[in-house]
Amino acid sequence: MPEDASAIGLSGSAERGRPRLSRAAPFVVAALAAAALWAAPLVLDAFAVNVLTRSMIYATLAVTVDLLWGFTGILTFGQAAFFGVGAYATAMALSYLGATPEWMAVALALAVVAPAALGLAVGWLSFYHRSTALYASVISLVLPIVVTQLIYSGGEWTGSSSGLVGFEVLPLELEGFFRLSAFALVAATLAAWVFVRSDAGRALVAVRDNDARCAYLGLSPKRLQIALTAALAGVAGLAGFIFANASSVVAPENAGFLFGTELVIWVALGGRGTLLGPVLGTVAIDYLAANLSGDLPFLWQLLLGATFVAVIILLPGGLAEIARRVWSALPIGRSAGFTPRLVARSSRPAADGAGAPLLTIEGLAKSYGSLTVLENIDLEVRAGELVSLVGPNGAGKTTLMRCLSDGTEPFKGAVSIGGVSTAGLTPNRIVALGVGRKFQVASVFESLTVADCLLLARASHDGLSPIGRAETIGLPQAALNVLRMTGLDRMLAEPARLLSHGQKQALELAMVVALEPRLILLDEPTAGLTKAERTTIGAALKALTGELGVAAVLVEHDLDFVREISSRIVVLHQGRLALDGTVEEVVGSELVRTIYSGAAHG
Ligand SMILES: Nc1ncnc2c1ncn2[C@@H]1O[C@H](COP(=O)(O)OP(=O)(O)OP(=O)(O)O)[C@@H](O)[C@H]1O
Repeated sequence: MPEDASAIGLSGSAERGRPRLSRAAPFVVAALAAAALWAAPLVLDAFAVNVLTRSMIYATLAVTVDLLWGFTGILTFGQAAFFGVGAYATAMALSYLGATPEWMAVALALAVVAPAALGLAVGWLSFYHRSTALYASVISLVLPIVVTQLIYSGGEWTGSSSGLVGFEVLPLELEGFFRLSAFALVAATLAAWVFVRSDAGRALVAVRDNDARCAYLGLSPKRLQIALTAALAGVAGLAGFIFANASSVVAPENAGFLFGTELVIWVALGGRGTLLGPVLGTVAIDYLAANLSGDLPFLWQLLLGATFVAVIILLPGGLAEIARRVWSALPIGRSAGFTPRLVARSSRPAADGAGAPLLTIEGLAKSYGSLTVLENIDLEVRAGELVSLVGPNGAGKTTLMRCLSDGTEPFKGAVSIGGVSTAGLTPNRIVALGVGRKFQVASVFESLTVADCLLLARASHDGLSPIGRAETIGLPQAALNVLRMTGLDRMLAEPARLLSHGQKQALELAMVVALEPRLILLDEPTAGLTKAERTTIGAALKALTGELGVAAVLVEHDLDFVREISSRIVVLHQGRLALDGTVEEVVGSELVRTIYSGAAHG
């Protein structure tokens, strides 16, 4: 939390005074939906009650798919497998142990814990360091196939291809199961709604947008993805528990690849990333399928396929797009989103262990196959120093920055920050050592607002609430200065994708400074900026190093800029440190002149 929350109140709430959707609204809507669903069996016939019970269980699953795919960008076909594991755990426990209240509790626990444990393993396999989103999707494709094969191979334990049937279930009537399914759906949707609108919900979108930037803000996207996979596998298992009880039959198709794909289609048709879209889409399609598939068994599939193609082409946002357009046309729908205020927080001094080098590089060498990019680099940077790294294109400057900020990058030699070796440390763990990195191409979260990008930048210090939104974001004065100098403090509600190139560069710099790093690595922070913007960034960097004692390594081509702000200049040429000296020594040297005139060889 900000230590000095009252110091200044840079207001980002440009929308202050405009109507804001009441925080109680989702709870009121959920209560109304629950009441309506409670009463629904009184007017629906038995067929509708039966089918809608199943549809609502599937819709609960669709919510989990939407959280993974719509919000976090993980396209998954695997939720069916977790659902199947939950359903089978329930059916097997009830078949072989009995349905007394104690065994029912055991069945419920197994139905949640078994898929969650499997989800943990699958999440770990899918999101290990350096895995890609495609890899995770392929694993999620394979998972239902593996689970289905295990069911087939289970003999009489799993009922093989016939499944399990006739086991004792919860003592509820048709209406009771309808209400239980409705309660689970409303509760899951409400919990998901609260979560995605919370501060922690911003992290899901941040991972989807730019997981590398998350890691370089000290967050662990992999841990978040694994935790989410495990938690939502548990929810899918819970849906499986209700399904097994409500239908008193489980079959291999309940865990199958086809069902996993159907879930993805329902979410896409409903509108991924909207929660309500997938819920309504799933209920509508499953209910229609139950009504039409008997009379039109083949035509129904064709109709569904044609609708899917039409929606993808005409309504990329799914059916929820229509609701969104209607909603935003209403006065209440135009209410602005919430934007936290910026406040100053007193920073801890960055300079510690004065005199000892903060960054030490010894004998660093790096090759890509037969191409040697860096050779025998030795360098020390102390607190308060601003060391500029110059050299022609391809000299290896960005590669060196990568080696400094990612200990899992394969290279020879040693790098230590404040005396701690970075060998084997992932970027987020190097951030925890006090290192902030700004990339050559501005790396921000395009779908988030300026305020939310800054909120994420503070997450490793201040945490993120999973249920609400912080009223304020406490930033160190240096970060506030960057925002104020570039006018970003008046654009907090603006989505980052709408910012100009220079504003994105400044936002990324403010995010990195918000980490309160001891060492800041900056790769061409002024590339493509106007003269005025360059001056602003230069002043901010000088204040950071000169006043706060932050150490900085700056990669830069603009020698005038370098001359103005550096305390030392290091020249990298063909992968070697060619020169290391004061500004006067280096700028006046013959070597620099020849390198920059392109005359140096060998
Ligand atoms: N992932 C990679 N695989 C293979 N070669 C690479 C890779 N990354 C960089 N290189 C090569 O390493 C050399 C150094 O690249 P690097 O980007 O570090 O140079 P630089 O000094 O930062 O250049 P610039 O000023 O243009 O950004 C170049 O020859 C480049 O082609």
